[in-house]
Amino acid sequence: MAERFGSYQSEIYLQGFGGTKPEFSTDATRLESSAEALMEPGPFSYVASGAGSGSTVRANREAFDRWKLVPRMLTDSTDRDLSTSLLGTPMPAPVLLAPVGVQSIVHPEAELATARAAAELGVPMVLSTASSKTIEEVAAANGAGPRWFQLYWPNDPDVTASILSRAKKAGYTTLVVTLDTWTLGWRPCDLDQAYLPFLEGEGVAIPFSDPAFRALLDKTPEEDSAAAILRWIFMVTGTDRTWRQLPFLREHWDGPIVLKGIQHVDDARRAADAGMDGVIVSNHGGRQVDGAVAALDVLPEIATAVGDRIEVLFDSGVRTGSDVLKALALGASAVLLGRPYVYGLAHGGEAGVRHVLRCLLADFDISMGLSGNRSVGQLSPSVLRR
Ligand SMILES: Cc1cc2nc3c(=O)[nH]c(=O)nc-3n(C[C@H](O)[C@H](O)[C@H](O)COP(=O)(O)O)c2cc1C
Ligand SMILES: O=C(O)C(=O)c1ccccc1
Repeated sequence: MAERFGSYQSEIYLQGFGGTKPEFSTDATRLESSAEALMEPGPFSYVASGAGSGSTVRANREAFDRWKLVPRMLTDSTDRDLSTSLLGTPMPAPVLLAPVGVQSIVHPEAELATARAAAELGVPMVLSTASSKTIEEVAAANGAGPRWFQLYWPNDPDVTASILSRAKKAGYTTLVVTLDTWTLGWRPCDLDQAYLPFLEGEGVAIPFSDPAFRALLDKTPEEDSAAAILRWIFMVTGTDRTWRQLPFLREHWDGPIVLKGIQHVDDARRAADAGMDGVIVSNHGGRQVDGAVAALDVLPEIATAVGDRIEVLFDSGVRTGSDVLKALALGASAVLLGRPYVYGLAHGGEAGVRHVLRCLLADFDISMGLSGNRSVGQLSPSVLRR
C-alpha cells in the first residue's frame, strides 16, 4: 500500500517535470478557493462556513498550527507502513471519510461518487443518515470497500431499528452516533441566504425510503415532501435521547458503536463506562457551537483518559498530511476528513474525491518519512513540540 501512495507521489512529480499541471490543486486551501468559484453561493457557504462568528472553525486550524513536528534524520524510514486496523476494519492508512449529508447539493452523483472513490483506495467511508442516496444504493457503489454508518438518532424506536437493520444488512460494519447535532447550530451564512440543504437536491433519501418512517406519514414523501421532511427533522432533533438510551442502540446493532462529537473528557469516560467501542473527538468542523474549544486541544486529555479502553478517533480541521501525523501523535488512532473531500466532489465527482484522498495520503506518507517515522504505531507526543 505504501507503494501505491509512493507511486502517486512520483506520478504528481513526474507530471510536474513534464510540465503537466494536475487537474485540480494538490492543496486543500486552494481547492476551497477554486470550489468557491465553481459552486453556487448557497451550497458553497453551507459547506464552508461554521456556526456564529466562525471562531471555532478558525480555532480548529490554529490549534494545528501551534504544534510543530521535530524531524529525525537517518532513521531508515524508507519503507513505511501506514496501514492500520480499527474496530475490525483494515485500513491502508489511518484516514476515513467523515459523514457529510446531502451531497447532491455539491454533485449529482453525490454519495455514490464518494463511495466509489473511497472503495478504490480502500479508505472507509462513513455514510450520513442525511445522505441524498439510500443506504443500499451507496453500499452497491461502495462494493467491496469498507463502510460505516452514521446515525442521526430518531426518537421513534421503530424507525431507528429499521434504519439500523437496513445498514447492517447492507454491509456497514461500525455505527457512528452523532450527538452534537440534536439541533442545527446558529449558522448566519445559511440563515442570511435562507439556505436549507435538505430542501435542495433529492432530499433525505434514507428516511424517505424507509418503510417504518413511511408508515407514520399521512401522505407519502412523493405526495408531500415538505411535510415528510418536517416530520423527519422533528424526529431527529430534541434532547430526549440520553445516556440511558444507549442500551437500545446496543440491542439493535451487533457491531462496534462509536460516539461522535465528544469534546469533554468526562463524556469520553462516560462513553467508555457505557460500553461504547470508541469516540470521535470532534466539534463538527466548527459548525455547531461557536466559541467551542478547538477539537485538537481536547484530544490529548481524552486520549490519555480513555485511549487504553476504547478507540479515540478525531476530526475537525484536518487539511494536510502533517495534520494527520499531529493528531495521531496526540493520541488519535485515526482521523476523519470532512470539507476537503467535499470540494473534491464539487470539482470532479468521483475523480475529484479520489484526487483529494490520494494527495492527502501521499502528503501523509512523505511527511511520515521525512520526519523519520516508519509506522503509525510508533507516533507519540515526543515527535511534536508546542
Ligand atoms: C457540509 C457538511 C455536512 C455534514 N454533515 C454531517 C452529517 O450528516 N453527519 C455528521 O455526523 N456530521 C456531518 N458533518 C460533520 C463532519 O462529519 C465532520 O465532523 C466535519 O466536517 C470535520 O471537520 P472538517 O470539515 O474541518 O474536516 C458535516 C460537515 C459538513 C462540512
Ligand atoms: O450541516 C451539518 O453539519 C449536518 O450535520 C447536517 C445535518 C442535517 C442534514 C445535513 C447535514
